[in-house]
Amino acid sequence: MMRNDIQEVLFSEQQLADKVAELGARISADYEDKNPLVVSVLKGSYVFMADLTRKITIPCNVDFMAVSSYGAGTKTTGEVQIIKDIGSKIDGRHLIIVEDILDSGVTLSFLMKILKARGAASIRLCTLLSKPERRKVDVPVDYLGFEIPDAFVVGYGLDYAEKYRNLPYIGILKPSVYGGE
Ligand SMILES: O=P(O)(O)OC[C@H]1O[C@H](OP(=O)(O)OP(=O)(O)O)[C@H](O)[C@@H]1O
Ligand code: HPA
Ligand SMILES: [Mg+2]
Repeated sequence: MMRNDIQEVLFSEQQLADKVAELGARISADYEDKNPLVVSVLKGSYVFMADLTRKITIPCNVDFMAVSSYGAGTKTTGEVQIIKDIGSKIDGRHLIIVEDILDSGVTLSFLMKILKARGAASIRLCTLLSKPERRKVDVPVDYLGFEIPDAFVVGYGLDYAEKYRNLPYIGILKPSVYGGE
């Protein structure tokens, strides 16, 4: 059973739903009349994106990018691969980048750099989780769900080796699962 691989539940379904509603309300108030382009960074943010956009009550567009840098490990490889780019023209648009987690910052600093170069009117970042102790590159966050300790977490879209994304809560993975202490 997948639950046996979880050391501790950090955020329950209800806690996640409450936080997502709060973030959606803030974004809706900040972007009235701006028709933002909400960009999900796949795969990790797919669950958060689906819930968050349904709590945004103003007109917006959605698009998707897929990037990967963790492979099957628990530490960044430092190399961000673009698997799929967004299809929309972003020139003059107000972008909101939606991420599941900001860990070392390598993925988001890379993404912000390439998206800024394409002439967006503004870019803000919304991340459900942030692990400040792990940061290698500083990335400013505009909408943050929760700060978490330095532990590898899974569920609500987050994976270890492509597993656990479908858990409805967020939990700390037992280190024994990935050969840790
Ligand atoms: O701040 P960082 O250290 O760069 O880590 C954060 C990134 O790592 C994970 O993606 P991953 O490469 O595992 O791809 P995935 O979303 O498909 O799981 C996560 O979804 C973030 O995009
Ligand atoms: O703690 C994490 N869990 C899953 N994916 C991740 N990508 C960066 N950090 C994490
Ligand atoms: Mg991953």
